Amino acid sequence: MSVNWGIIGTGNIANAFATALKDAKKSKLVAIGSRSKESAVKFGSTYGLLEDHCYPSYEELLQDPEVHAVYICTPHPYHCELSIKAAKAGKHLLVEKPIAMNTKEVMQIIDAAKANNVLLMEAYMYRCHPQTKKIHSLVKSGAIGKVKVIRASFNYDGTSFGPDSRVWNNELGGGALLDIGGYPMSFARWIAGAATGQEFADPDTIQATGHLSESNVDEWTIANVGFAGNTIGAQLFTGIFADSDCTAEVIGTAGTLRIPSPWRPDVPAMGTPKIFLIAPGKEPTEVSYDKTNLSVFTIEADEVSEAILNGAKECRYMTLEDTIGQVKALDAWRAQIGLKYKAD
Ligand SMILES: NC(=O)C1=CN([C@@H]2O[C@H](COP(=O)(O)OP(=O)(O)OC[C@H]3O[C@@H](n4cnc5c(N)ncnc54)[C@H](OP(=O)(O)O)[C@@H]3O)[C@@H](O)[C@H]2O)C=CC1
Ligand SMILES: O=C1OC[C@@H](O)[C@H](O)[C@H]1O
Repeated sequence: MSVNWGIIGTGNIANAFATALKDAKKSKLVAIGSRSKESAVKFGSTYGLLEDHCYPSYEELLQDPEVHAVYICTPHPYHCELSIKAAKAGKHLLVEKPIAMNTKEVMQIIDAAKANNVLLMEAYMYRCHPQTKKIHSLVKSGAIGKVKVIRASFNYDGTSFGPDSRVWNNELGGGALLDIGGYPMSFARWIAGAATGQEFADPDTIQATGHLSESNVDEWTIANVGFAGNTIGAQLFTGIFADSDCTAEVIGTAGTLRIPSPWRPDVPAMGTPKIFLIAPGKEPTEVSYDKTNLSVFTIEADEVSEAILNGAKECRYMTLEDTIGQVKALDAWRAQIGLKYKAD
């Protein structure tokens, strides 16, 4: 049994997801929705879709009874309205990160998903990868003793996309924090959860600084975050001004986990997909885990499809409560650096 997927939007990540679905076991691409027939047909012909399943509007795709689940991958400000429409049309939902612009929007989406009895997941795909699962289980089992500090960063050179790209445009939800800063925050929240016997943890304190561009989006921002009564600290850094650090570290009383490629362990060109354990006074050793050649998007789609086939309404790697904690943390971080969007 497999789940039939439709994709909403034909941009960069839509192509990565459609490519990844070719290797999926429980997920099949059956339809594409675009704002234009031309780009829908172009996309559809690349991925072998029937022309009558290449829709010239997102709304028409939502009326296709063959589509069970949709992957929403437009710029972030459109996620909320489209997710609510899709839920009302009875489609299960995998919505790209950030699932919405702020807490108010996230609550509206969750209400719509619950009212229409459909699954909803915010697409933090790296959480589904075996590398991330291994890091989580190492922390949970006490392999590095008591966790004290988490450090995580995600950066890229957004200047190469040009000033008109969505990442520099406030109206399109631009800026580092919402595009990639959510990864370090979601990592810290998940690891602090594993360290304290919970699925995830929410910050007690967030102190942030950052710089806004002329186009009024954050070029870089850094946060110091306290968890579990300030017994665990996290230092999080994100920026879109240059290709720079994209790593994570979890530091405990009995050792450190060093992760050179936390976000795309499926792409060796983006960093070494290894976990290193460094015991005090010892050389780093590599920790083995179930290696796979599959794309993070293949793994994510099949995790979501399996949950749908099992009748679940959320996926364990990013539950609805986790998504609420995540958006509240990002709202609090944004408030500290004065970053505002139309939706606020
Ligand atoms: N998980 C991951 O690794 C990644 C996640 N993302 C997330 O996916 C989303 C999309 O990012 P990405 O694919 O890079 O974006 P792109 O700009 O490449 O594509 C976005 C698509 O959304 C549609 N769209 C609808 N309204 C607009 C609008 N006003 N302006 C521009 N496009 C619009 C367009 O499709 P059409 O014309 O067909 O309607 C467009 O192709 C973001 O929320 C981002 O955070 C992005 C990259 C990686
Ligand atoms: O989620 C993402 O990860 C990779 C980045 O290049 C992209 O802009 C972002 O949306």
